[in-house]
Amino acid sequence: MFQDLVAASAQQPAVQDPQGTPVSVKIRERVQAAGRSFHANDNIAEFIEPGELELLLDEVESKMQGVLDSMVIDTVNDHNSQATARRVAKMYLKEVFAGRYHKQPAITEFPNGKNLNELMIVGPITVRSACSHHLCPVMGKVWIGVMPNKNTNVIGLSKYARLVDWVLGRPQIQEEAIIQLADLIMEKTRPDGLAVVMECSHFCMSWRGVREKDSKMLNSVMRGAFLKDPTLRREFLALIPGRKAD
Ligand SMILES: Nc1nc2c(ncn2[C@@H]2O[C@H](COP(=O)(O)OP(=O)(O)OP(=O)(O)O)[C@@H](O)[C@H]2O)c(=O)[nH]1
Repeated sequence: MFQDLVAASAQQPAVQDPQGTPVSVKIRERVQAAGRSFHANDNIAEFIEPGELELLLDEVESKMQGVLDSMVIDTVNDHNSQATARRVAKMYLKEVFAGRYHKQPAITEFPNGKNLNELMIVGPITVRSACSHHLCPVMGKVWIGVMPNKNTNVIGLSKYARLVDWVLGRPQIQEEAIIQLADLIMEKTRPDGLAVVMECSHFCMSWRGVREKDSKMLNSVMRGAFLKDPTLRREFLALIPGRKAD
């Protein structure tokens, strides 16, 4: 059995460059040299050079194999676990946490040629994320309300969903996720007001831990006109299907 484990480790891909520096170290050094943070919910795509994401995938696979070994899971003889380390690495880097490693999606912006100044709401947009604490899934919905002015950029409707996916596709906590999302939409559209309401189920509270299966976290961010004008805020909240004003 020990020989099996040694053989399995020997099959692991090389995760260092010829100088022996793991690619994660090189990326981290670039982030630090730029004076930036690399928290779980930060995007670090600009510090990853072409080809390095594949090397990072190999490195995460190798570390994940170590986790499985330490959990005493037989990844040699158990046909279900043989490729698990690679699958998990791929899932983290290319799927569920792609919002950390991939650049912001391209957003086409159009000028507000018709001087639109009426409330616009989009939602529910699906939230798929994971908490930074346990990396357990966080699933939910978000609604976005925009009060444009003549300087507001109009962005395609689908782009709101793409931005949500990008920001939530990182280990997050809901309070920070909604602020990152609001800041990004403010930057892209420059509206008179922005309202965001998010409602999520946290699997760290249902699947494990306290095992509260029906409780959800609901939070909101109001900016500009939505903060100053209670009537506009009420209108937005009343228009969200299934949610009441006040
Ligand atoms: N505020 C906030 N808390 C979250 C979020 N997602 C998960 N959590 C909570 O983060 C906490 C992590 O707390 P710890 O006490 O360090 O972890 P733990 O000992 O495993 O806690 P239990 O979940 O109570 O078993 C838990 O209470 C989670 O329910 C979130 O988006 N926002």
